[in-house]
Amino acid sequence: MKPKAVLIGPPGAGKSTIGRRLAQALELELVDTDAEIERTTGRTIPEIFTHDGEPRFREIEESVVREALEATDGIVSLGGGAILSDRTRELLQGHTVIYLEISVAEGLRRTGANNHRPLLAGGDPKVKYQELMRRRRPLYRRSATIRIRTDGRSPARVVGQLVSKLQDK
Ligand SMILES: Nc1ncnc2c1ncn2[C@@H]1O[C@H](COP(=O)(O)OP(=O)(O)O)[C@@H](O)[C@H]1O
Ligand SMILES: O=C(O)C1=C[C@@H](OP(=O)(O)O)[C@@H](O)[C@H](O)C1
Ligand SMILES: [Mg+2]
Repeated sequence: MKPKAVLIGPPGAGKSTIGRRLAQALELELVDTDAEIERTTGRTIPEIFTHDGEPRFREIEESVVREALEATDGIVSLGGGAILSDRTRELLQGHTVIYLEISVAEGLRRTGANNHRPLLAGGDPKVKYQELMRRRRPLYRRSATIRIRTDGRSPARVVGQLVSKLQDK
């Protein structure tokens, strides 16, 4: 099995939201790897970060992503940092990978209202988000086969555009 598409991009880009709505529109299953990590470990992501640290979270994430890519022909939404793994980037080759692009300002607005993302917690969120993008932007770009801007576009509009891009595939 192979997913119809895999969604990547930074926190707040809409991977979970667009993933759910795109899967509905195409009548496919959604696998959100963050939800899958929480389901299989029985713990929340902040708990894993706090008690075991980021490196352990990344190990769990790597194996959950590997399994998700094998186990579904639906839509897979990754966590924002999944592409930091060399092995995950290798596994993504040959897949339809959609990079949901977002500006720093809009990414901060969309993630600002909650503290569910341990990587953005503590310190100045803007500096953290900029730093994160500096490191990751080249990795998102390299892994993507489709890119779509999401600033100022409603989820419905983003999904509409993705449905038509995927039809050409
Ligand atoms: N295109 C969009 N326009 C406006 N708000 C959005 C859009 N996509 C997502 N959001 C909102 O941004 C927040 C983060 O979205 P989420 O799907 O959790 O992002 P991600 O999984 O990429 O971190 C949510 O509150 C969601 O409703
Ligand atoms: O960017 C990151 O490193 C992370 C993003 C989160 O997912 P979202 O991108 O869906 O917020 C989640 O996987 C974890 O908190 C780490
Ligand atoms: Mg998400």
